[in-house]
Amino acid sequence: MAGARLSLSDLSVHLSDGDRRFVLETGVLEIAAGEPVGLSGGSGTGKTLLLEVLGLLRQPDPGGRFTLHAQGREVDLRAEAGQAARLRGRYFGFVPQAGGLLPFLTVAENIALSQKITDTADAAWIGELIARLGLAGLERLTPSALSIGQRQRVSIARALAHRPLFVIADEPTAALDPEAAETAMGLLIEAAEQGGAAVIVSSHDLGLLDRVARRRVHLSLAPAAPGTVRSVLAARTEAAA
Ligand SMILES: Nc1ncnc2c1ncn2[C@@H]1O[C@H](COP(=O)(O)OP(=O)(O)OP(=O)(O)O)[C@@H](O)[C@H]1O
Repeated sequence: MAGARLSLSDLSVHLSDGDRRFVLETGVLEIAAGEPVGLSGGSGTGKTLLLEVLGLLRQPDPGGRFTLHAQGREVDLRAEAGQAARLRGRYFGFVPQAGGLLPFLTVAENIALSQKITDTADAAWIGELIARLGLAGLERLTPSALSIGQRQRVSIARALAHRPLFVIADEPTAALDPEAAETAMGLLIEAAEQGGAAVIVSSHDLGLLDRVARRRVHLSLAPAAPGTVRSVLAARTEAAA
């Protein structure tokens, strides 16, 4: 959708469990619908945490700016935190690491689920996703009859079925072999672009991220007070790894 975007400025998330403190700082980040963005960072730098904030699954600390521009309207996500569940269902799709499919539903039913929940039935778009993601012929099977790669492609179709503006994918190819990972990641980006959605995708495979996403942002640890781990988001630099 033209002009739709998610804008963050100086958000932070503080976690603490007594002895340990962790702080995530976003700086400025803008994600426009239709744009693929890769997210990298070492283990424990807060990739999942950041994706939870971006997907409106977790409230950042007070302060900073966090806005969603959609359908010609700007929503201040700080001021309208109570709207998060509704906005999430309508504008966001999620591809979890292990697929997250419902085992008692068929492939077709799993894919149609997000349309059903958001009351946006569109059989033609589901048909197109099934064809694009190479799932034709598998529609009536349940997830247990599929390979892990096939399940992940169903999960991608399900995340896109209700035509979200933003697709959040947390290491969606971690369980796949390198060839299947390359295929699934390419299909995720391609199908999302076709549907006009932004994809924010994390992975430890930097080569793969850079092959599929035009832009990569990176979380890296920064100096902090003793006892605190501080992770800061920045545009990718050559030294990032
Ligand atoms: N209650 C807490 N108190 C302090 N630190 C915490 C708490 N809960 C989680 N953390 C830390 O928050 C950080 C963020 O974890 P997160 O899962 O987002 O990282 P990640 O980059 O996705 O890691 P991975 O690549 O290993 O999946 C971790 O370093 C974790 O140890």
